[in-house]
Amino acid sequence: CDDVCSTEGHNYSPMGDVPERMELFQYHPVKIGHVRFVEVEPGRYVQMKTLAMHPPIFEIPNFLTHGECNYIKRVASESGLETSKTAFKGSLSNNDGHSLMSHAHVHGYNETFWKEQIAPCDTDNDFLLDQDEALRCLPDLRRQNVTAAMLDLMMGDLELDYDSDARFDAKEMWHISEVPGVAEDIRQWLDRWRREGEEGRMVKKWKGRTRVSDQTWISSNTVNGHPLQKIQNRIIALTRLSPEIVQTSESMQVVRYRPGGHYHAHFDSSEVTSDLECRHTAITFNQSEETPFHEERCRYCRMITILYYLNDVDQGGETAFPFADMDPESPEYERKLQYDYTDLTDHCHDSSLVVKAERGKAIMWYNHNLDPETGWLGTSRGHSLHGGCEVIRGVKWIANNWISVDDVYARQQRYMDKLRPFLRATPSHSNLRTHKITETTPDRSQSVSKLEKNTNISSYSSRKDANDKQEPVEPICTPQMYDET
Ligand SMILES: O=C(O)CCC(=O)C(=O)O
Ligand SMILES: [Fe+2]
Repeated sequence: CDDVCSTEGHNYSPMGDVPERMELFQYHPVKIGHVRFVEVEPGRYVQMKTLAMHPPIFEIPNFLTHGECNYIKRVASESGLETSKTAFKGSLSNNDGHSLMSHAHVHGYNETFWKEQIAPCDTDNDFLLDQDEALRCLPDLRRQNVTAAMLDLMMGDLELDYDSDARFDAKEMWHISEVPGVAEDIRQWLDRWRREGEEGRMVKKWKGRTRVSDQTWISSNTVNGHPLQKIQNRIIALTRLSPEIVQTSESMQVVRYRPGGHYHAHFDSSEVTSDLECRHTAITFNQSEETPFHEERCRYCRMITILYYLNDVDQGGETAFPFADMDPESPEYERKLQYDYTDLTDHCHDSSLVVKAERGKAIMWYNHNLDPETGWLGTSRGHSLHGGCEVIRGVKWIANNWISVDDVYARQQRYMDKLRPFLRATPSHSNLRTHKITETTPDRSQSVSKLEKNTNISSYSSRKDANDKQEPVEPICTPQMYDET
């Protein structure tokens, strides 16, 4: 086997010979509007409301305090956020948007351009222009008082730096100087800069790009009582999973979108298949010089997504689930297949569930079913397709925690055995058997914005009707679903 993530040569039995079997848990959503109060710290309850049944999506206002939101944004900013290089929509084998761009932008370029127009600005003769050198060749920008630092930011925002080396090569200079439309983008960028300063900076919309955002990963250090550890304890209590599963999941991802930023609809977790291994367990064991880690040959095994909104967004930036609760047999579903429903710059508000970004709120959903036979991670939930709508005004900050579980039980177990010595002790109140959950009848508060276009599920009350027709709900996920009140 020469790839970390191909499974050839690995022979795991789905159920190893284990002394005590780990268990997974999923809340039953019960019905839309159903509310639970979950004790996430001694005496501190959060409200968890069902927003959708398929997949189960829950909304938890004030899961994070304002201080925690600020803390996460600060740590992420200090660690430095990187611009997303997620693929272009519709690109064929292209995993890297930049390479696609480079084909587009070279069209029309010719070699004399460098010699005649750019080489004179290349004072150190390295065939690359830094920002000061580039400004020498861009008299229009100089006249508008663009500084080297501004040009640096602009080249990131407008995606003028295709190879992300923070320097301009000949083709990049050609693109800036000659390609129709770029001058207009630059003009708009400067307008915005002058009006709104750095926060309002314009990000090129690249509608065709799957994701326009900056992100980074942050993790807690070992100091007890670290803010991220407190949040992790709350996740343990909220998800009712073992502390070990939560602690061995990915660290927190922090994402910032500027105006124009978005993340077209996608799945956070991959289809379960025996051809590829889960990234999180594969990376821990199989990597060596002979078996390099091939990201693209792994799959994501993320049972749960917990997404936190770290600020209120002035306009736009909702999280949309185009197919939540939609009946695949319905005409609305059929209609949705006729257009590019993944494009959340154009079709955000055609989605059947749209969640507003509100500081401190978390939403949690299940990307997979539990296998009815084994109770372990099962098939992926097709309705969990989702994404971030375009930010129209303001900046949107979110963070993600993904709870990773390998569908091959023995592989998850081996992974946790390896990491166990590094795990911290968690307070007993995080333990799923001791914390309290109370349930109430559905309320009718309006935290979900329901959308009218192209769907007859047009309001919260018509959702209620849909609810009323549902079969009486039995707990089907795990036996301990309703064992507390
Ligand atoms: O920004 C959002 O609302 C969604 C983000 C998302 O889906 C992700 O980061 O995977
Ligand atoms: Fe996502």
